[in-house]
Amino acid sequence: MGVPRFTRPKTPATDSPSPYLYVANCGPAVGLSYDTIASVFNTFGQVKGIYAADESGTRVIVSYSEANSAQQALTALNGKSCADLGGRSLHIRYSVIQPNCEAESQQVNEHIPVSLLDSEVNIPGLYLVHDFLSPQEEKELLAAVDERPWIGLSKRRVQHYGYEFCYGTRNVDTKLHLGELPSFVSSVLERISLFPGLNSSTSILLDQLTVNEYPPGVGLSPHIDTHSAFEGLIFSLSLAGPCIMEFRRYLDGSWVPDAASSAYTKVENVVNCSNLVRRSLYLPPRSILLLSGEARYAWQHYIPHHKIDMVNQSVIRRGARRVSFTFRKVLRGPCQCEFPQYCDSER
Ligand SMILES: O=C(O)CCC(=O)C(=O)O
Ligand SMILES: [Fe+2]
Repeated sequence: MGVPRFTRPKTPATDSPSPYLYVANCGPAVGLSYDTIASVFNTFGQVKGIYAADESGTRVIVSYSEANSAQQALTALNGKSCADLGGRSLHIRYSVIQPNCEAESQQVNEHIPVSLLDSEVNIPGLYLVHDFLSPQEEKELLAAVDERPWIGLSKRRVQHYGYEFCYGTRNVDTKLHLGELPSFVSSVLERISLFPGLNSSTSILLDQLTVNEYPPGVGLSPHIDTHSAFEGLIFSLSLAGPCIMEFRRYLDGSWVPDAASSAYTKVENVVNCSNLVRRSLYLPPRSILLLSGEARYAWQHYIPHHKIDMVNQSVIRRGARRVSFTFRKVLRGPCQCEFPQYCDSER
């Protein structure tokens, strides 16, 4: 049986006691392992499980056997600095199981129209440039990474340059510099600095590269690249096979879409749940995607686990593999984004 889908309730903490707690400012992305969290919450009663509340790594669900234990933990820990959790103040509410419609839509298996152009996706800050590389350059980049050692994850292989990306914390260790980005990406970096839409004074100085190799049928789960880990521009170059990338954004209480903005006018047509918007974009080989602003900070991106994608009326096969080069700049200091509700950074 899968883990039930829990959500952050809209009502204040004291309403609707339940055995489930939604705990914010807590999780692997802020250096707290599930074992550490369990050891603290276990002092109030039997903890049945700790789950990620979302993809942020900073919010967890603590599931107790009894509501009474959850109530005691909430009273003792909410809003108070906890020495056993590195002095962090947790923000705790009772959690509720999501209504079916929302849980189903999270399984991201319904078909949504696939856009071919960034302008059709209509997400501020998202740009796609086709034919960013020639087929010869693509071949050379693939040959270069294939000469280097791959790290095997459960379903795909990766390489990290500049700084290692740690999947447990979804962050980088800034003290562990692996060296400059390799010379085989120098011409790509030069071309990125001329990226349309970036004004020439923007200093990019990308210093972290993750290469992902996806076999057919393997995708990537929904996430927002950790705000506290990377700066505001994320470039992803697609090589070898194509894929579709989907984007979704949760609009909670404070994020009612602007009726005057074209960005969210089709909410009701995209999914039945009014707090989730989804978009889909076709990424052909040799294209490059830029996520910036709202696209980088507020929208989750993911690649559905498909072997075949329906792009409008055509069937597109994923190919023997897709290799992506994701270029980012490691963040030093607090995140300055305008999307605090999606931000794990201490300000
Ligand atoms: O494969 C891609 O294009 C995206 C990779 C990605 O989102 C990531 O590494 O965070
Ligand atoms: Fe990402």
